[in-house]
Amino acid sequence: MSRQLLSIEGLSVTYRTAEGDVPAVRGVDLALDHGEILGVAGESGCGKSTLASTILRLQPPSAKVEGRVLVRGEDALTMRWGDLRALRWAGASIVFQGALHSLNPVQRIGAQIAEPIELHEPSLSEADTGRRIGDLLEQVGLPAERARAYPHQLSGGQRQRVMIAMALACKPDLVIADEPTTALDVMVQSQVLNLLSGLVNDLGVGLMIISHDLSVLADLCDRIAVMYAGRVVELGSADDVFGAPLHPYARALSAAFPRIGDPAARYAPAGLGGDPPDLRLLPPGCSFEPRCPRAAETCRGAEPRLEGHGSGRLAACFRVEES
Ligand SMILES: Nc1ncnc2c1ncn2[C@@H]1O[C@H](COP(=O)(O)OP(=O)(O)OP(=O)(O)O)[C@@H](O)[C@H]1O
Repeated sequence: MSRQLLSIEGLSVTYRTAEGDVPAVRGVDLALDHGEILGVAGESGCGKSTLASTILRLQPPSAKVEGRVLVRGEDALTMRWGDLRALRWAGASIVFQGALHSLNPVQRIGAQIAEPIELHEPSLSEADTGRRIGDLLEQVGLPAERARAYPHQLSGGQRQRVMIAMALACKPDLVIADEPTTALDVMVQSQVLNLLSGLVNDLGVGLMIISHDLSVLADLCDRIAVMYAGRVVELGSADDVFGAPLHPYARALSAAFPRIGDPAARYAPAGLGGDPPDLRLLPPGCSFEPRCPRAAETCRGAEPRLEGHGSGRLAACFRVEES
C-alpha cells in the first residue's frame, strides 16, 4: 500500500445544474506528504473549494466525480461509509473559511471540540476528553479555560483558532485549510498562518492550504499549485512559483495588488482585465487565452497540457519558452 499521505489522480468534478454542466475541477493531479505544506492558489471560482471538499467526499449529490483521491493509499471516493467516517476527522480534516458561521452560537467552545472526540473515541473518559480539549486550546494559543466561552465571546482570530483546534481534535495526518485567514485583519492573519505552520513542524501533519492570495502562501508553503478554470496551470516550489512564475496567470497573481473595500477578493491579479471564464462555456483552446497578455494563435487551438520545465516545475502554457 502506498504510504503517500495524499495522492489526487485525474480528479474531475462536474456540477450538474439546470443551466448546464459546470466542470469545476478538470483533471487535477496533486500529491502531498507528511510534514509538507502545499498551497493551492487562484481567483474565486477556479475550483479550490470543490477540490478541498471532494478530498473528503463532501461535495453535493449534484456533483459527478471522476478520478481517485488516495489518502494513505485508500481511495476516499470509493471507500465504504464506515471507513469514510473514520477518515473524516481522524485521518483528515478541514478548516473552513468563516469561523463565525461554522461554530454553534449557543454551545460552549469546549462542547463543540468534544463532539468529534466523543464520536471517534467513545471509550475516552470525560476527564480525559476535558484534558484533550484543554491541550488542544493551548496548542492553538488559547488558555484552556476558554473552553467555557461561547463563540460570541471570542474575537475572529480566536474563533479561527478554535476551528483549527477542532480540526486537530482527532489527531489527523492531513489538514486542509480553506481560506483560513479570509476576513481576518493582517496582524491576526499572520498569527493564524504561523500557528498552522508551527503545527506542521510540531505534529508532522500534511497541510493543504487554499487561498486566493498567492503572497499569503509564498512564505508558508513548500510547494504551490496555481489553479485556473478548474485546472492546475502551474506547480512548483513556493519560491519558484511566487518568485519566478512561468505561467502568465501565476505571474499576474504573484504581482497582485490589494483591492480596497472588497474583502472577499482582496487581491486583484495585476494587469489582468476581465474575469475567469464561465465554466459552462469554456473556449476550445487555453482557458486563460482571452485574458492572457501573451496569447498567440497557437493558444486558441487546443488546451495546453501541464508539462515539466525542470526541477519539479510544471506549467500548462504554450508560451513558457518565450517567457
Ligand atoms: N454546488 C454547486 N453547484 C453548482 N455549481 C457550483 C457549486 N459549487 C460551486 N460551483 C461552481 O463551481 C465553480 C468552482 O467553485 P469553487 O467554490 O470550487 O471555487 P473557489 O476557487 O473555491 O472559489 P471561492 O473562493 O469563491 O469559493 C464555480 O463556477 C462555482 O460557481
